[in-house]
Amino acid sequence: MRQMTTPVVQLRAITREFSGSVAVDAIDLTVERGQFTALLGPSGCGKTTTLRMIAGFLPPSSGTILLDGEEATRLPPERRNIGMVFQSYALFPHLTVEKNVAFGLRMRGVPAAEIRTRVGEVLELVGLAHLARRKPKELSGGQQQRVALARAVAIRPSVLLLDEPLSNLDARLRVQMRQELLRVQRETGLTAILVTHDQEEALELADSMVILDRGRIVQQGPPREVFRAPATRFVAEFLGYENFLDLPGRGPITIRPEHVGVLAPGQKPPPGGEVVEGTVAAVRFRGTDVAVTATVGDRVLHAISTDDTLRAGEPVRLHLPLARAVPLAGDDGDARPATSKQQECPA
Ligand SMILES: Nc1ncnc2c1ncn2[C@@H]1O[C@H](COP(=O)(O)OP(=O)(O)OP(=O)(O)O)[C@@H](O)[C@H]1O
Repeated sequence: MRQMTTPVVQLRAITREFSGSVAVDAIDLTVERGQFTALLGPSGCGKTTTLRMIAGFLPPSSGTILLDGEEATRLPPERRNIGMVFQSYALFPHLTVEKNVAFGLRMRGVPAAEIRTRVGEVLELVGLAHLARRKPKELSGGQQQRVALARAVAIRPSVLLLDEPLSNLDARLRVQMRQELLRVQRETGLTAILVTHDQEEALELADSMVILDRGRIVQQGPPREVFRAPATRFVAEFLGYENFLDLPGRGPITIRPEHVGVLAPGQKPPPGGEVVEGTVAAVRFRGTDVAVTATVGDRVLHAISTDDTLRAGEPVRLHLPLARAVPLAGDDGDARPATSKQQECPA
């Protein structure tokens, strides 16, 4: 039987206002031990503000924060057992790698011999043992971020807070470092909360993805679940869905371009779907396939096809398989679509 443990982080109706405007609006969030949670959303949706409140850098305007089951709403950062990694690395430039990593342990009064062992272990963990005597400026961006990660992990925090940690790295390194981050989190069994605006990063790393819009959680769940069934148009657009339409008897739906079929002239459509007729507006060659934009009445639909004989201005028939249509709830500012974790209070 699975053992019940206390969640590492619990936010209850956490709100933060800045001179009258609400940055974080009554968020409820539970993060279980060992879980990798990603807070995802567009710029200004309240991700960093939420993380700073968990870290204790910013007091909430109202609401409660529990860490390891204990009330921590007003606890100063140094009394929270939290490790942080920032986009800017925030290393001490005058200290060597090993001294940077040892810093938090010294502050906590860990004995010198144990510091040496633990610094050695975490540098090994992030693959930097051979660079222990270097200064940060003698390291690449990726290496500096590993030092920052080692420093945060060394204190054995209850929760590791990661604020856009990979954003400063170039695209290729960012993808490599994602795997590195995941490996370190899995090997240490640490609970992690990642703030990102990069949906791919969240999909790849998170056990639980929390999507924020204007300070509220609009959807939460395992990445596969959220990606396959975005609850609202906002979430769908954020995750790259492009086709939004009303189907007779079904209401608003979305469907991914790769699921829209482009029918060849005279081709009988597969069963179970709607066929719409329109005009090709644009065709973008992408190597193995083409991205087709078509106008259908006053709508624009997007499809992916392997037929690269399609040309702008030609008529086209598109097949929308109903099995792939994702029903959407409205984006009404006050409507809170059901999430897998959120509980509605009885009226
Ligand atoms: N110290 C502050 N004073 C006033 N307003 C603030 C402050 N910090 C954040 N805000 C506002 O609160 C809102 C949420 O900001 P926050 O930084 O949490 O968003 P974010 O989702 O992390 O955005 P980004 O991805 O751009 O970092 C924004 O409208 C921002 O302007």
